[in-house]
Amino acid sequence: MSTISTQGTTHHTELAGWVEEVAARTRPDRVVWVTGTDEESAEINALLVEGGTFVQLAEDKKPNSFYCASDPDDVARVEDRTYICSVEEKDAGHTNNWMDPAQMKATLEPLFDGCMTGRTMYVIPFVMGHLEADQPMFGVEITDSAYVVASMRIMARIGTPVLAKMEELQADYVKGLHSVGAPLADGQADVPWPCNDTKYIVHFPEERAIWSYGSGYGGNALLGKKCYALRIASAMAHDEGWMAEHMLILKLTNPEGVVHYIAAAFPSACGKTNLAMLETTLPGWKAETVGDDIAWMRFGDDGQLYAVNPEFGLFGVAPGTGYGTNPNAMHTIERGNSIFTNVARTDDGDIWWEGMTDDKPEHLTSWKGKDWTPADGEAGTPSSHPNSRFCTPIEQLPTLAQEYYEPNGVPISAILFGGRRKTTVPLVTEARDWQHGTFFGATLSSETTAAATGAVGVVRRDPMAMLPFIGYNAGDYLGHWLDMGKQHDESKMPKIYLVNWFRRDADGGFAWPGFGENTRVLKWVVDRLEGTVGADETPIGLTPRAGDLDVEGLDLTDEQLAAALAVDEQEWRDELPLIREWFDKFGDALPQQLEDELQTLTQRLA
Ligand SMILES: Nc1nc2c(ncn2[C@@H]2O[C@H](COP(=O)(O)OP(=O)(O)OP(=O)(O)O)[C@@H](O)[C@H]2O)c(=O)[nH]1
Ligand SMILES: O=C([O-])CC(=O)C(=O)O
Ligand SMILES: [Mn+2]
Repeated sequence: MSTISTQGTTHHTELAGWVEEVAARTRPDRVVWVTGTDEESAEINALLVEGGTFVQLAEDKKPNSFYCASDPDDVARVEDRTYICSVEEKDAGHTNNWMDPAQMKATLEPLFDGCMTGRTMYVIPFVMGHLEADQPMFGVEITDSAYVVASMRIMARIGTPVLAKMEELQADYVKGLHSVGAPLADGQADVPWPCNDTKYIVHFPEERAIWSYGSGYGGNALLGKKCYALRIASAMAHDEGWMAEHMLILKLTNPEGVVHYIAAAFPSACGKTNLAMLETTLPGWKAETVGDDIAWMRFGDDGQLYAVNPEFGLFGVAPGTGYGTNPNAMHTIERGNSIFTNVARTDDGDIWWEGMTDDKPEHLTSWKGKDWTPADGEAGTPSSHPNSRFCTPIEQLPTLAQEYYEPNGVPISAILFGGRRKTTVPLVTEARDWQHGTFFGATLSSETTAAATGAVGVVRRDPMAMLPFIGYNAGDYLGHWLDMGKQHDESKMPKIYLVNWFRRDADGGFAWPGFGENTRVLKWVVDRLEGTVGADETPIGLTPRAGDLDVEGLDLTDEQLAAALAVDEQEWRDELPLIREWFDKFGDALPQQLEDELQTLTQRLA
């Protein structure tokens, strides 16, 4: 028996109507309007503990923090189940799955019919970016997952203050509908992680709407993040002349006190969170964090490109995050108020994952709930899923820059593109101009990671690290990048760089130490921006001159340094047919300027 009792309601007439409509279809037992208060959060966490979804961690280890294991088949974004349902198929382009919107709704409506029976339907008003922005970017997520509510509270600004502003403005907002797709029959017991084998992550870009079904995990279910802030926002940005990008935002201050803000696009699990909070290894250099995953960039009246981080939390890859590699992330989670999904638990009520500490605990409970000892690790069974995540408030980050709170964002002086490439792509290359830099982004390639389901370690093209996140035709997206350069004063546009922390040396190890030592690459970038160093012209772009990359004190052989920095022309000639093949997939949608760039590169390598 489902009796809908609406706790709280809204003076936003259109929203009230939508909530009623969704409740009538999904038939939850009750509707709760999420307020975002501490009391409410405590109640929701207690519910999750009671239901077995959360395990509370020891208060003296991680205060107000929770461990959670997902269903072992619901651990990452499902790119093959993700759709861009634009009205016209050509507007989704070759990189997206597409279905006619009416046909998709006809497919999904029966799945949503009664899908919340036996559950609570939560209505989460949220804003991506600042409530004080000139045009606040509102969203409402309706979900039947309390885990999603707890996570959204960390990742976005939510609740009563947002709703009040929406009501005052009778504002437009992005509609996000989410269900785990696991209705409960009368008396049926729930499971800790309800989900459905059938999954759909669907975007209707013209309607600015998201329908997500069957998964409770991260980017599939926290609809403010990849679904709104990248896929829907990229379509809005294309229409409105701004940019929604998969980029960290870093504030860098050199020893002379000169500040530069740098944005960087790396594919999922390729180092954004790490670079965003790096500990500099050069004296006098200071790094602070503005964002670690998403940048919304608009042109200021001064013609410069300004970036804001629309998020409120960090949803970081756990394995590999440790005191040695990313101490600032560790200090952030030590402050508590965090959710850890698919990591391992220690016997004293804390959590652990591969790479957190050099010493492995003697005994753990693995993410699958099994006893785990270092011998299991040696036998190839990690304690934590490779895409296990920490979800933690960004305000706890010790390196958070004051400018994070600036509603208009920070002026970007450089954009880095990077991926995981064992070969070919050198440590750092500067683009000759915006168009050449757009070519860097358009041809960006990386080995796949555990952040999405499917094979790991396969090289694929990932334009601007946005392959899974472009909410429209990828050719039009690249055209939009070129337009941004053409429509604005190029001298004020950010300079663009291609980087690769993941090249291997002859022994198969990483040629470059990475992490904090990436400061040295950033220093070269800043020196270039400041005009204090030159560069070598190579067929692929501008690279550091011998001696200009500061490697003092690095434990690096000359061979390793050469392996990291070298432009191997034969490797690049081998790359040309792969770029050709990639460009051919765009058909007519590929901008001519990128063809021109490929021609130029081919000639330079001849
Ligand atoms: N070798 C090497 N590994 C790195 C470096 N930076 C990050 N990593 C590793 O790459 C993995 C992913 O890094 P993250 O910083 O979490 O990647 P991300 O881009 O934020 O990933 P998403 O949150 O999925 O978008 C972690 O296991 C890191 O330890 C680096 O400079 N060198
Ligand atoms: O979206 C997710 O689930 C996690 C994430 O940040 C990514 O994959 O880039
Ligand atoms: Mn990250």
